[in-house]
Amino acid sequence: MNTASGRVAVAVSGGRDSTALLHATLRAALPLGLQVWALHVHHGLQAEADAWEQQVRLQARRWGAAFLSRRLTGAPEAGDSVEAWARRERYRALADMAGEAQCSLLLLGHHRRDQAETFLLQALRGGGPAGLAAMPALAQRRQITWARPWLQQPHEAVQAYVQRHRLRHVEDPSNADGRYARSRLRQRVWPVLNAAFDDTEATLVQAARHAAQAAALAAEVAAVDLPPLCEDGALLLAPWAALPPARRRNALQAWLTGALPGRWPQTLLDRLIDELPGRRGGQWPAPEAVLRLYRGRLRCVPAPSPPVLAAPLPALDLSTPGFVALPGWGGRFEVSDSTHDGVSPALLQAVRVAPRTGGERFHLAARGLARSLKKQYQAAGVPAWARQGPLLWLADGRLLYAPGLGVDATLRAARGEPQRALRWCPDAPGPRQPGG
Ligand SMILES: Nc1ncnc2c1ncn2[C@@H]1O[C@H](COP(=O)(O)OP(=O)(O)OP(=O)(O)O)[C@@H](O)[C@H]1O
Repeated sequence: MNTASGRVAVAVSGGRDSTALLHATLRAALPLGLQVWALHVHHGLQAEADAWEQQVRLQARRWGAAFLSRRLTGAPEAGDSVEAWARRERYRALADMAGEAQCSLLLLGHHRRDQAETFLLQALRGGGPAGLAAMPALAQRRQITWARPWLQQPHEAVQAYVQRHRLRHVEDPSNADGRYARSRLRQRVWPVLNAAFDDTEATLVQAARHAAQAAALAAEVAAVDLPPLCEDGALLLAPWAALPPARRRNALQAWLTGALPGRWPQTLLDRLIDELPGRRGGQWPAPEAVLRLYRGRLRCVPAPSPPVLAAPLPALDLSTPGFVALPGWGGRFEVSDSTHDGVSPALLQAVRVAPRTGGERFHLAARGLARSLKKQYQAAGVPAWARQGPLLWLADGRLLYAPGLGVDATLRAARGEPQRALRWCPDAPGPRQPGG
């Protein structure tokens, strides 16, 4: 393990397992001249939390470990469970503290029963191989090696260690709180399982190992299958559909994970698997985005925000280079200097914004006829998602600009005259959330 800095960190809640792990780590590390850091997170959720922090601080000092602690601030957002929020923020705080203590190795006190419980909880949530793989013994994240050295140890072994060394530890009352799924499993299900089956813990952990192998294999296959199926971020449907069924599903799952900004439901994958084959066009709603199929390419584009048109927009001045945001439309216009196919700044001093209502006419070529916007979009091969955005009109009622097509050909400035280029830029979807 990586102890190049001569320092090892242990995440210590003050509970039985992590107290034992701190004790055992100190016994192994101090004779080797390694410095041990006890890192504690104060969740700020329970009345006893101050006392737990104090207990870990004093114990660490007595045993010869350096100590750091962080108090979490903030609260779960709507739709986020307290457990999920606390876990995410705890790992973030632990990573920050490990960085501060210059420890590249961080030990966690999970043991074999924790692993078996995680497997069961994932199964009860309908998890796939990645979830059922439960917790890795070693993981590299944020330049830290996260290690669970006791993942193969039965909890009785940890209990025996605590008794042998008469270690003082805290009892977290939430471990017995029936509102939490893990507590219910531990209190009500585990005793029954153990009474009915032999070696429950070891068997479930073995199943988690099979799942980890399956998840790793799926990731390796996707890494080979996906690159030839992608062009400019789009999934090419014909070669995708030619894959055998399991690889097809696996590749689509990997593409969705890379393309969508956040978590997405399995029902989306099921629906696409049913509906994509044989289709040339179509669209499917996804979280914060829309999946659009046009001419055999599947793309992920930001979900268009509905225009807020309650109050008519005043005339816009787009005559000077820069950006003009239209928040109600989910995007902005970019105005830049141009040498050809642009618009005279004089025409851009007072333009009006409006949605498509149907029946608009547009010139693709200066000498061509005005044809319906819909026909021009089709003629120019503009996919449906690139047509989203506002139209720009001149005060005299002529259509000036259409997203995806640009400026009407009869309204373009002559070469050599001062002119501006216009471009509609939809907002990007929100930042990606880490999956779990
Ligand atoms: N508040 C915390 N501060 C630091 N590390 C923590 C904290 N909570 C959990 N951990 C780390 O995550 C591991 C697993 O957490 P879990 O919630 O299962 O344990 P616990 O019941 O709080 O305590 P323990 O595992 O010490 O008995 C702990 O063994 C410990 O390494």
